[in-house]
Amino acid sequence: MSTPHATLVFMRHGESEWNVANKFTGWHDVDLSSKGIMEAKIAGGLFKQEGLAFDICYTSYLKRAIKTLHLALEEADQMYAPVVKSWRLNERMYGALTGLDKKETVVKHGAEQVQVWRRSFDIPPPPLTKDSEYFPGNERKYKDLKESEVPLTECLKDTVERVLPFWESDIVPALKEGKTVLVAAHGNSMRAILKHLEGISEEVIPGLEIPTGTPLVYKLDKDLKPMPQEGCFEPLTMGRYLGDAATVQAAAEAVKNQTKV
Ligand SMILES: O=C(O)[C@@H](CO)OP(=O)(O)O
Repeated sequence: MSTPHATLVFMRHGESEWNVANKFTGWHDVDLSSKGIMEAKIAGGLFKQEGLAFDICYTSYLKRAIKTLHLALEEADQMYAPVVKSWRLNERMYGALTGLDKKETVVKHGAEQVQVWRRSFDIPPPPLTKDSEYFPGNERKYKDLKESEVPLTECLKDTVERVLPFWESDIVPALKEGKTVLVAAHGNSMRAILKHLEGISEEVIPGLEIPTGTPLVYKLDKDLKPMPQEGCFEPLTMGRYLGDAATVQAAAEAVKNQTKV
């Protein structure tokens, strides 16, 4: 097999306080839980074990991803690695569902409706109103965004349209240079990039659940096409999670079951 041109590693943030509370989170800026801190450190240990040395890292404007990145880099003794932050890597905006308990929302609206809001490709949840405590438009960290760029709600299709310009402008050029790149992001912003990278269809993407704090490694050829690797989990066919396979699978299953009543 030919040698990879570049290495791309994704890492969803470690468990957050609202993952523990089982609330829809989106752009709300919650901290890591103590388990999330541990997951981030374990991810850093896996980087070391795997011999991954990062040339550049990308993360969102949300502290659960930023802290996960810092903790993992600290554990891997790579805190010198340059970090670029972009709001475009933020989690999908969850609209009026932000702050609601996932199971209570199922009881109120039914499992089918909530699954559509959570995982359909092109049907967004109801929008936030600008007077909501969760409206991000008044937060200083988004002051450079145009009004039209501050979402009131997003489906995965909207997230793809917001994430891909950053993928093309920043991440792709680094990969073309053959760099080893780390992207510390969120379940749905990762889903947006992975859909594009692996060419996953709109029908299949709802079945992709991403465990917290678990590195996912891609080897790319010169055309930035993912190269086949052993040990991929369906529906991913090219990306390989680091760590114990049974633990990774159980963690992905737990994300799926967050709305089971
Ligand atoms: O609440 C959220 O923002 C996301 C990720 O935690 O949840 P879900 O997996 O339900 O899309």
